[in-house]
Amino acid sequence: MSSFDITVIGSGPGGYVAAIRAAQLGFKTAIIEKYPTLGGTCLNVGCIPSKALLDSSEHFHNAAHNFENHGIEINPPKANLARMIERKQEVVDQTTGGIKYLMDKNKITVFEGVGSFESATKVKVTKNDGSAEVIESKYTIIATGSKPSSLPFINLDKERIITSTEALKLKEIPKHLIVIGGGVIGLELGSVYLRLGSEVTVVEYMDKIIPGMDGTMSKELQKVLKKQGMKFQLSTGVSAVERNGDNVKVTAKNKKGEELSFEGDYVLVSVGRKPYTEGLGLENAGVELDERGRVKVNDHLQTNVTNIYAIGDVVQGAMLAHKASEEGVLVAEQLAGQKPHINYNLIPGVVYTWPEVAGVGKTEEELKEAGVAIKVGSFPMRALGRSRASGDIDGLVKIISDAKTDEILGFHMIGARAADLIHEGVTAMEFRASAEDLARMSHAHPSYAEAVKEAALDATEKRPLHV
Ligand SMILES: NC(=O)c1ccc[n+]([C@@H]2O[C@H](COP(=O)([O-])OP(=O)(O)OC[C@H]3O[C@@H](n4cnc5c(N)ncnc54)[C@H](O)[C@@H]3O)[C@@H](O)[C@H]2O)c1
Repeated sequence: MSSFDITVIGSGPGGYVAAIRAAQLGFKTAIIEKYPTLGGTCLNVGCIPSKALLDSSEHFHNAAHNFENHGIEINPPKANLARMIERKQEVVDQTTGGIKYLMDKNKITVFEGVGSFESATKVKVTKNDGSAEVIESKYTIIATGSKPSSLPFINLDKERIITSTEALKLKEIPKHLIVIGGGVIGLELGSVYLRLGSEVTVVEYMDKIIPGMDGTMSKELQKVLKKQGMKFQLSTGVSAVERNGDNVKVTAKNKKGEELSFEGDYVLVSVGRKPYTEGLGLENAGVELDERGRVKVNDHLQTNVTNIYAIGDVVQGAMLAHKASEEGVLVAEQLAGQKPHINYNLIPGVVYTWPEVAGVGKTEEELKEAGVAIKVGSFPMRALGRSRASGDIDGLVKIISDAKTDEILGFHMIGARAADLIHEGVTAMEFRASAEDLARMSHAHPSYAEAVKEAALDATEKRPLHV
């Protein structure tokens, strides 16, 4: 029987990063993955392929709508969805191949098959052909991630009534895509098809889209997406989804109790994801789940079984790839006797619509609810020369600081390249900067980042320079 110091189950951004860090620290490390390619949901059917399609559809949208204004005249462009999907797969293949390379480079043993506990120290790997092998491991890290959740009355046929996985490989551009759930997945994949010419209707249960983010961001994003043609039905809960041949019908009820119905040719169900623990044999090791089906862990990400840890989407907290990676590093370093720390308050969240939305720290709603006295500063992207030059004038930066100390407590933005610019906020907050600190730092001109300096000036002393 082969034996290891650390075995990781699942090779997503949580699992593969945990394995690399463990190997770097000198542990004899194995990773078990049930699919033939490494990388988990994020690399295969999540973050990476969705960004590839978002980028392709954005190019198409710009060619169709914005080139002319820049003085570029072309015949009406044609979207070749098959090529977009093929290119997406090339990106995925390169990226997952890169993880295989990293496993080899770090001398991590990769097992292909389903990992399940036989006991707290023995894990069985069952291959696709049914053959099995048991390995012994001093420590095991569960990194099995999550899978799309649905609503009890929905029959996901994966052809017309689909999840994000199928939305990444459609054979045609929908005429009318109905999106259930105005969260991250619904708006990102809804944007892909909106830009390619689909009619897109988002039905959202709450009274705002991206409900977890700062309220100003959800309002602004809704305004911009509406301008792009996306339709929204907020405060509306879906009660039935039917398929009739190539057509689908979604029935829903709004807050006033009125019944509404939407007809289209595809329905994307994007109402969240749930932890994936099936077939793991947790009962054989005695690992407990919490009331929401997540693997229960303490502050050290240790389960109730002392040599078994769990990270990423399968435990509590934001279902984000980078959060999972940080947790993978933390567990490996702890096992090596180090004292790592994760600042969960500073894990940025990003929505890859155009413009992008990003946030870190607390939202204005959270701070008000907690009774914290705050100052709020903001600055519109349209006031920047850089934005006017590129034509990306939508959006704003919003900085929230403590009314007394001026420490930045929340940093939110919607605008061009927000996914990258958000890290100015992450860095500032990690070093507990004040809004004035940011306001007094030189920001290159012309750049989108100038909106950060201006929003900080607005937060700290209500004296932005360019509005
Ligand atoms: N860019 C990113 O970081 C990124 C991208 C994709 C997914 N993810 C993560 O994946 C997870 C899943 O994404 P998601 O978009 O499916 O979930 P989500 O939680 O972001 O959004 C789900 C939405 O569905 C709504 N909803 C729930 N039940 C409903 C009903 N019956 N009718 C209408 N609306 C309903 C919710 O109110 C919510 O707004 C999230 O945790 C997300 O953070 C992140």
